[in-house]
Amino acid sequence: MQGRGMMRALLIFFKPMDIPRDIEPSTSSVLVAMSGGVDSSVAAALLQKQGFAVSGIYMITHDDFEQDLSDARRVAAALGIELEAVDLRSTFAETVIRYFVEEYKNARTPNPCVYCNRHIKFGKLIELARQRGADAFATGHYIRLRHTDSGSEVLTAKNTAKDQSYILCMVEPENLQRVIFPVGQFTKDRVRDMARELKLPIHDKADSQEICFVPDDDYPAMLEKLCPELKKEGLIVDTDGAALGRHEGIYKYTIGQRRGLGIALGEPAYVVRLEPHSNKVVLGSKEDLMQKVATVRDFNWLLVPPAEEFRAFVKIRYNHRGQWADIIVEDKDVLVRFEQPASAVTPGQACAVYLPEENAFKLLGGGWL
Ligand SMILES: Nc1ncnc2c1ncn2[C@@H]1O[C@H](COP(=O)(O)OP(=O)(O)OP(=O)(O)O)[C@@H](O)[C@H]1O
Repeated sequence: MQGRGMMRALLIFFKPMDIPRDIEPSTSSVLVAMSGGVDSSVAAALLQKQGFAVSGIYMITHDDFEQDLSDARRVAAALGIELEAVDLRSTFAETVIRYFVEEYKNARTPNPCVYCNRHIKFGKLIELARQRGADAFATGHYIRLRHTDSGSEVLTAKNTAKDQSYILCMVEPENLQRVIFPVGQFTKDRVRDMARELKLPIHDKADSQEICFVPDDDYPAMLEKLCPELKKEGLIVDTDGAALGRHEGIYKYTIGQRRGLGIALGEPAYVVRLEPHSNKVVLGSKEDLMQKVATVRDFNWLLVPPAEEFRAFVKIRYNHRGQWADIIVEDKDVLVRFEQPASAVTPGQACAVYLPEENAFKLLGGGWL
């Protein structure tokens, strides 16, 4: 045990609800998705302290991986655990990156993390964990999971500013049954303190960048390389169709965007629509961005909905603070009727639906806008 801070952390750690019900740490193994970052390194260390037989897996998803893999290796060596590196570059390119490019081709704004979490982290990696015979699978996400007899319930993180529950809204529910999120009930500061107390070699490593496979967060540059035909000049128009200027490709724009439009209209102008067929970017006012209703397609239910119509809290993008809405279940889709008009409902983003709980929200599922 490394000091009193660590002892304190462990005392409040792992209330019984956090571990799948049939798992006894001292006789169970867990495979931890280790990125070489602070969160998953602390997750691995905490599971080890809890008595699990821990091993790590690092997935290579793109070419710039050497530093992170080397960090993950250093952490594994410090903890005395095995670390396997799996090369998933071709799988990742055929799923996540393909989806990413296709969405831009259709003038939509994708969320590759939501897609990756369904297909790769809580898809492919879960499959590998099963193949390796692990009893459980863990990551360093800031999410809480409550395992009950009737299923696994995703709850927002204790630290709401860091909460990552949104990115699980499309995951297949059965793939959460054997999952543990060891840092979901801590703040990032606390996790960093633990990394320091545990003398993990990455304790002062910076947080990861926005989209892991996009160099320097410059997604237009990446799209131009992967799909040069996206670079197609067209018109920027107002909501009446009057020409205001020209653009170099609609993939550079997203709904609600205000900066970088290169057009002065005297009053604030926002991108309110992207038209793939006419290749037009439509600008309008803040009011033009407001929407009362949205259809969410191919809804993925993590839990059974409480009724065919119910009131819920919804998030329409990762950083959305959320708002109340009526939810109407319609076969595979869901109709969302916002209590207050929602701003910048963006095709391609995920809409996550939550029910309130004491001091948290419970994720019911999500679908694509
Ligand atoms: N290349 C990778 N290999 C294995 N697991 C990964 C990889 N990238 C991310 N993960 C897993 O997904 C989790 C969330 O990833 P995200 O990119 O949001 O990282 P983060 O919050 O910066 O976490 P960390 O500090 O662990 O990097 C990580 O904590 C880790 O468990």
